[in-house]
Amino acid sequence: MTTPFVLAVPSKGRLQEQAEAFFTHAGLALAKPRGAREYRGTIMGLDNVEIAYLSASEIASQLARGAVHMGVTGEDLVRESIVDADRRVLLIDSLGFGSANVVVAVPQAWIDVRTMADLDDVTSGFREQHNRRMRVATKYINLTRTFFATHGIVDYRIVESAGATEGAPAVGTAEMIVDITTTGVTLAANGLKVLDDGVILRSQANLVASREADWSSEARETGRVILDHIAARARARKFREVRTRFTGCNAALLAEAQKRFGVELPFGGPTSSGMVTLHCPPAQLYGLGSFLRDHGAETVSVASLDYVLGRENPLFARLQAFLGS
Ligand SMILES: Nc1ncnc2c1ncn2[C@@H]1O[C@H](COP(=O)(O)OP(=O)(O)OP(=O)(O)O)[C@@H](O)[C@H]1O
Ligand SMILES: O=P(O)(O)OC[C@H]1O[C@H](OP(=O)(O)OP(=O)(O)O)[C@H](O)[C@@H]1O
Ligand SMILES: [Mg+2]
Repeated sequence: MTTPFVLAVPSKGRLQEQAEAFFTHAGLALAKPRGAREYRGTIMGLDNVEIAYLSASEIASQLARGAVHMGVTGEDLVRESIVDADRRVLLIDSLGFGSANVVVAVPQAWIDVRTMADLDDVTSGFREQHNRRMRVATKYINLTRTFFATHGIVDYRIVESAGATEGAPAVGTAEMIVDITTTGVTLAANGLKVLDDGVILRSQANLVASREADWSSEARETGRVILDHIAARARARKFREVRTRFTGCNAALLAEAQKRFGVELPFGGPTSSGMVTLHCPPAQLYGLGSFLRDHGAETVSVASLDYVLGRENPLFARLQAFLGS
């Protein structure tokens, strides 16, 4: 038997539920043959695929090592834990969930410190005054080092923090922090504020591919099928299907609709009787419907799409370009 294609899916935490829903919506039903506590699974109807249920941070490191072909994890974890990430992994697509910002936050009481430049001044002053460097509590050590370096800040020391990082300034183990925030509630509850230019990374969950994995021709073909499902779903979500028929519906009118509303004509048209099927971005639906009625349409129907299978698969094209042939 050939070695399986391994797809890593978060097994717990912030990303688990939405990652599973993401695959289900793409028509890839994940199954755990031996029950909920099993950490290996399959995709129904797809042979030779193994699902590896892992924590989001473990997925980032397995992608770096090539132990899994593809996985879902946060961009923050990819950028923090993989040196030279853009060479070793490909962020195939962002998935629209798991959003969080990695930020530099300081006590609200530091009213004169609003920017990284202000922070640079106080870190230098602090060192002269206290004869030690300011401490930054974080688990994002690499992201912090790179970001502080680009702002020319050198007078600081990192204190590694495994959890409850926001509490560090209050308990006196650090002066400031770098951590992830979504709503800002935890920062506010701990009397901290984000610096104006202190957003290091806007992260969200991504579908990521590993360069180092065993990309046999079978593995590439499995990757193509998985990405084909995902691309079909992604394209369906970007559009609604609009149908109408009226005699005044002609090529010139549809060309104007394409220009004004960003519609696509998946099947060409209109037919000789003026029948047409359009794909329209959701935000433009009312405008398009009004436009078509103004030009003679009696009825315009709008329906949502589950999948749109195109000949092109932009996601797989990206993967192929990354892996080379
Ligand atoms: N409010 C949030 N707090 C923390 N992480 C978040 C938040 N929103 C989204 N995420 C994302 O979730 C991912 C981390 O998830 P989680 O903490 O469950 O995984 P983990 O760090 O691998 O697990 P653990 O911390 O238990 O080892 C990161 O990519 C992070 O960006
Ligand atoms: O901006 P907010 O919406 O308040 O969210 C941010 C907080 O959520 C996360 O902690 P989590 O609850 O996951 O605990 P952890 O420290 O164990 O990861 C993160 O580490 C922050 O502390
Ligand atoms: Mg966590």
